[in-house]
Formats: sequence, C-alpha cells, structure tokens
Amino acid sequence: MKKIKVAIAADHAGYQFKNKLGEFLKENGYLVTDFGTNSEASMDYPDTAHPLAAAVAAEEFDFGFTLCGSGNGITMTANKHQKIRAALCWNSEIAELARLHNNANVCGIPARFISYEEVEKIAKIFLSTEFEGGRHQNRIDKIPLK
Ligand SMILES: O=C(CO)[C@H](O)[C@H](O)[C@H](O)COP(=O)(O)O
Repeated sequence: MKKIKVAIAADHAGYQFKNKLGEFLKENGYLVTDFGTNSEASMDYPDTAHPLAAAVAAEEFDFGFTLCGSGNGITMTANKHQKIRAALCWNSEIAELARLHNNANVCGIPARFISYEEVEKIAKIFLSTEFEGGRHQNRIDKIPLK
C-alpha cells in the first residue's frame, strides 16, 4: 500500500512536540520529512513554514503539520501559498472539521497551549478523515484570490 507522505515543521516553541510527532507518525507507517527547526534556539517560523508549504503545494507531500507557540504565525505563513489550506487545530474536533469541511492540507498546532497527548489525537484524526466535498467544495473553490 502507498505510504502517506507527511511534512513537519516548527519554530523553537514547537520543536519538542514536532520531534515527538515525527517519531509517532513514523511508528504508525507514515513517510515523514522534517523541515526543522533543529533546536530550541530562537528562530523565525517563516524560515521553516515557507519551505514546508511550498513542498506541500507542489504535491511532494500529502499533508503538513506546522507547530509554533500559538500556532498562529506558522499557519498564517503557510496560508500565503495559493494551494495551501492551513487550519489552526487545537483539539481533535476542530482537526476533524478542518478535513471534513475545509479539505485542509496543513494542520497548524499551538504547541504552548495544548498537551502532547492532544497533538497525537489531532494528528490521528486529521490524517484519517476524508474531505466531504459537495457544498464544501464550492466554498473552498472561492477561497483563492483570482
Ligand atoms: O508565531 C507565533 C505567534 O503567532 C508563535 O507563537 C511563536 O512561537 C512565538 O511568537 C515565539 O515567541 P518567543 O517569545 O520568540 O519564544
């Protein structure tokens, strides 16, 4: 069976959870590529979020996970890419809706505000939920600026 390709990226605030999430995903059969950051030294989230978003937009990966302190900066950055629909997901219900209704291809995680256990729950539901299509397809078609 074809393995799902997942990209992960973080800033210093999301570094620890990003590493744990990467290991968890590998253990569960996903092909994981880590776009950094590679330490807890302070850095600027666009430096990892833009390369991840460009690669997901180019369909080199099926999904991306981005982690920073609030999840906001790294999600805002990813959403600057036309083909990216990055959703800020702070619990599994929101993550499920991000896939069902928004066909999100990047999951933004607020690492300073949720537990690591919640991160795994979010990742599991995000990766296993199919987009519903229908009325939601009409809506996401209207998101990009023409
Ligand atoms: O981008 C963010 C805010 O929207 C993230 O939460 C960052 O991780 C945060 O701003 C980093 O803050 P720090 O004080 O530089 O550690």
